[in-house]
Amino acid sequence: MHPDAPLPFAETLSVLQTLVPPKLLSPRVGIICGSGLSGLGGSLKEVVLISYDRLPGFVQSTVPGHKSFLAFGLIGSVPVVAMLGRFHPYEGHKLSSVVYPVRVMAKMGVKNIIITNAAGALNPNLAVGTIVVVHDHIALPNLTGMNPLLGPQIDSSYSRFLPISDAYSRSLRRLVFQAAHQLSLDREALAEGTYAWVSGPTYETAAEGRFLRAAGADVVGMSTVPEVLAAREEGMNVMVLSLVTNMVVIPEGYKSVREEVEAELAGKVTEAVVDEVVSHEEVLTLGREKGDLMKALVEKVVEFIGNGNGGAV
Ligand SMILES: O=P(O)(O)O[C@@H]1C[C@H](O)[C@@H](CO)O1
Ligand SMILES: Nc1nc2[nH]cnc2c(=O)[nH]1
Repeated sequence: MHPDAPLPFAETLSVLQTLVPPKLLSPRVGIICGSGLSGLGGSLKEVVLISYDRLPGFVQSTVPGHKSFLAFGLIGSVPVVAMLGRFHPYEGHKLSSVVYPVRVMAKMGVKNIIITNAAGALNPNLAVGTIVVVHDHIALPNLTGMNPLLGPQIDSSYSRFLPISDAYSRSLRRLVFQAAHQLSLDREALAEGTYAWVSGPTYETAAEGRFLRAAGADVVGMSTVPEVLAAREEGMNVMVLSLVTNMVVIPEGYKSVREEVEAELAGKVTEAVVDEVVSHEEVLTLGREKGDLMKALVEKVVEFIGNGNGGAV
């Protein structure tokens, strides 16, 4: 059993069986929608929306830009299940709750999961609006004892020591670039990169931004990695798409306040320094602006998976 167990899988699955038509009950692909990206739910055919409060084991999403619905439906002819709103540890949710929906998806037979998020860019070559196909991560919380796989194993069929150097499926990543080609996207629309997971809810200081960049991260966010770990533990193929919603504030150099004051005292005219900050509103606005692009990519990848392309099952 896992920490804080028992996990109510049987109850959750039994509720789903009563609410979801048989045709949609064995989804091929799981999707998690990041901040401002839940619009995907609107394009599912034959959609059935289930409020999280009807599902044992599910908590509520409390963050603006996240709904609290599990959506079942079809993309083309492929049955999918999508979380319209995810859970973050900074909301006060336990890690076991954050990843519970991923485990439920696995119990329903999902083998491929597409996880989206909104993220800040650390790499100055990334532009706001770019979608980063994540190929690796840096998770300081994992390295310092905040890992959803900590604790007794769910059962002996799970690996105790899970390797995650291959967490981000190469075949699924290939599908995204093939999808971008079919959608005639500009080359700049997509990039590849490493996602840094931080707990949030504070955004980064400039020094933290420099630190994460120096460590090799391209984007930073407050979600996703716990879900990736659970999905890998459940044996799923994982794909992660990060929408760059803002540049992390990393000024070129520190403008000394002492020098500014000394210059003023010497009668020199100084340039006013305005400290920049990030806001969640900015994140959501970008999510709305680029939501259709993210949706188009995800739909195309699902279509490819449905056709058995790319080596993903
Ligand atoms: O759920 P995601 O990772 O898309 O949300 C990001 C990270 C924080 O939850 C929030 C900060 O603006 O957006
Ligand atoms: N940590 C973090 N998460 C984000 N989510 C969206 N933008 C950001 C950001 O700049 N930093």
